[in-house]
Amino acid sequence: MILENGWYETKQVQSGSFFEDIPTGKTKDKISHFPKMYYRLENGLLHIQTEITLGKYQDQFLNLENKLESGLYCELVSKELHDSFVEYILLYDTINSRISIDEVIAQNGSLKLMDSMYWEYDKLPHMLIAGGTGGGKTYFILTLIEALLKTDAKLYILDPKNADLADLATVMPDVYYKKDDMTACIDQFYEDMMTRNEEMKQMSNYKTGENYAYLGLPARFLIFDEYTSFMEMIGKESIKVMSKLKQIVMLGRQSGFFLILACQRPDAKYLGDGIRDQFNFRVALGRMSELGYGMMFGSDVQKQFFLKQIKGRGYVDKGDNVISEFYTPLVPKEHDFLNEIAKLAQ
Ligand SMILES: Nc1ncnc2c1ncn2[C@@H]1O[C@H](COP(=O)(O)OP(=O)(O)OP(=O)(O)O)[C@@H](O)[C@H]1O
Repeated sequence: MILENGWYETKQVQSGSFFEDIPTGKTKDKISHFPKMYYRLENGLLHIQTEITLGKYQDQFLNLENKLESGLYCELVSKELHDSFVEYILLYDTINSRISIDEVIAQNGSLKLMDSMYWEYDKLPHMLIAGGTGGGKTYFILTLIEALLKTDAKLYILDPKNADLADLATVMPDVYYKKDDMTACIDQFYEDMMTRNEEMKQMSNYKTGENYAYLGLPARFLIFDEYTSFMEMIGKESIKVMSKLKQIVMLGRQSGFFLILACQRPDAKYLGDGIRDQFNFRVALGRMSELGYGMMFGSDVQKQFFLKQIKGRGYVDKGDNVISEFYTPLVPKEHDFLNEIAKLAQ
């Protein structure tokens, strides 16, 4: 890559002749500086380190991610600037890191979603999921519900289209699909969060900076599917709902009130005003427009997005501003969500 791009420095030197004391008058290029680049493989990750020397090609070495990703068919996991070098950490063969639904485990405020990839909801709360029809959004949400039900968390589910998630009403409590029930649930969730925020401060073991888990309180998740459709449906009332949701995403972390919001298309109208940025974990599944990716990850991202016809495949930003390829946990054909969730909800 360095040679192909000519990212090295040369100087002109006299070319030697057979008789060393007779100058030929001819010159040739001699490499005067060749940048150091090291790589190593560790735990399935490729670490590439490039020295930064304040030289002519510093900008190129500081922005290698696109070249490395497309050239090596890898996914950037992180990029760190160290003293005098930059380190790119890449995951190759991402699909090999896909796990199956039985490996999805939530513990200590963290949910395993791929090999070496977690949603650390205690530290980086709130998840935003977008995905076109057939992208695997419903399967992913059901997977999250199943995993979270294995913890002591309490879940509230909203499905305004009265579709797959609403079916869960037959096997678990707090599943709503009617407008008034949904808005009442959001209001209650918000009130409960505010009450817990107050009550936590009165607890004898309360310590500034410590969260709900430290105090032994269970987490609560509000799982809201088809969010933008709902907001469109309720017209002017959407302003009130949005303001409640904004409070939840801004204040919910410490008290353990988390929002998982899903929609087909992320819409600036309902995710603007700083709300989007409060969702630390963002997943885009299946086919999505450039505008959609811009809405999910920021319009200024340099990432190139590709479509692969694999169910449950997409991109994720897990809260560190690095966008990488993502595969939702694999669900075997014989898996019966309703049955499994019924057993867990009992
Ligand atoms: N993680 C997965 N493992 C196995 N199969 C999957 C997975 N995700 C999706 N599929 C397959 O793709 C199909 C569509 O997925 P899903 O219903 O989740 O899509 P969707 O994005 O919610 O679409 P819609 O909005 O139309 O419901 C599923 O019926 C299933 O066959």
